[in-house]
Amino acid sequence: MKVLVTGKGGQLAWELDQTKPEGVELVSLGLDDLDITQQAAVQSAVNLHRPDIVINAAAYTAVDKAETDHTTAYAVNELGARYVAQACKQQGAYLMHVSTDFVFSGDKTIPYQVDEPTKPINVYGASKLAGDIAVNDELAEQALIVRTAWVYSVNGNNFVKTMLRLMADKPELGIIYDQVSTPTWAKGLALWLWAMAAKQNSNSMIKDPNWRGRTPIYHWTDAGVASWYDFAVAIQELAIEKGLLDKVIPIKAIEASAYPLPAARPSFSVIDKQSAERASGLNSIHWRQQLSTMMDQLAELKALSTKH
Ligand SMILES: NC(=O)C1=CN([C@@H]2O[C@H](COP(=O)(O)OP(=O)(O)OC[C@H]3O[C@@H](n4cnc5c(N)ncnc54)[C@H](OP(=O)(O)O)[C@@H]3O)[C@@H](O)[C@H]2O)C=CC1
Ligand SMILES: Cc1cn([C@H]2C[C@H](O)[C@@H](COP(=O)(O)OP(=O)(O)O[C@H]3O[C@@H](C)C(=O)[C@@H](O)[C@H]3O)O2)c(=O)[nH]c1=O
Repeated sequence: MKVLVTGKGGQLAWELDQTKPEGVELVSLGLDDLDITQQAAVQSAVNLHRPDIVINAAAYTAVDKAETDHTTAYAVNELGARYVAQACKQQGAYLMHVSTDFVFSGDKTIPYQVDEPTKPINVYGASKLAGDIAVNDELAEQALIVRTAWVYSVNGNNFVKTMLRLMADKPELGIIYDQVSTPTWAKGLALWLWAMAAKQNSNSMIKDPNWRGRTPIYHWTDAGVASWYDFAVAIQELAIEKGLLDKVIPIKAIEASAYPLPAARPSFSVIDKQSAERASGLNSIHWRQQLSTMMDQLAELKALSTKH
């Protein structure tokens, strides 16, 4: 099976590379190799590599910047997704497209189901939703969309690394407690994508009749629920335990209104993973356990860098 991944250099693309199963020929292309906003370049890359499956892990993920850089956010997240989908259509490749919990408004208090109405409250979420619609328009059942949330990895920028930096530098932190979702280690999502790719390649993907004629949507995060505050507290506890931090600082639970940012974020965006677990045969692992394993990786990297 030959798989082409866009967005090399990003968190998910890196974990896809790290977890590549045996027998997969992987072509991973970064922004310098393939800018997905360039229609002809996307078409030529797909024609050149002739992948069985394309995983679109490229995205504009700067949530606050998107509020004032609407044009680039839509160019990458909507048009880019459409161009990738069109190239897949022409080549006969299957597309796995990655989307976000931020397509939801956050008005609920129980997990969002895959077919619930969307209502993004920021530009990033709206541009990602526009990309999901484009994928469905172009490819229908020749694609899947997986929504995830609060992604982190040892490679790339994310909340875990921001917290470790701030916890080392600041005397105390105020972290929002009234935004709730599920932190997700990009490695777990990569493994889910590989499991689904194997099913697609062996024609053993479960076809849910509810999605006939449409692109099926799955939700995948780690298990459990947390606020950013809970997440930060866990990061500090585990960092002390693993020698990534040497002092504890006070962490105050604050309301989102006390931490104004350009983009609004959903106050609740836990997503229901049941259909993704059934379809893949994988069970999600609790976010704190995943965080602990990821931080073991960070500790190993730190040990290596201090040795050299
Ligand atoms: N990070 C998160 O918390 C979440 C992410 N997601 C979704 O998961 C997917 C993967 O996200 P993640 O790995 O975290 O994101 P990253 O921001 O880590 O990676 C995205 C990559 O896409 C690249 N990119 C940006 N513009 C283009 C372009 N025009 N053409 C090609 N590549 C481009 C970026 O390059 P550069 O850095 O140079 O701009 C970056 O390397 C995305 O679809 C995202 O929307 C969903 C929920 C949560
Ligand atoms: C640094 C800091 C942040 N925060 C809050 C602000 C914000 O609501 C929250 C997380 O901030 P970030 O900017 O890291 O995360 P954010 O960019 O909002 O993360 C989102 O990214 C996109 C790509 C997604 O798709 C989402 O699922 C989600 O992961 O933490 C504090 O409360 N205190 C602090 O000191």
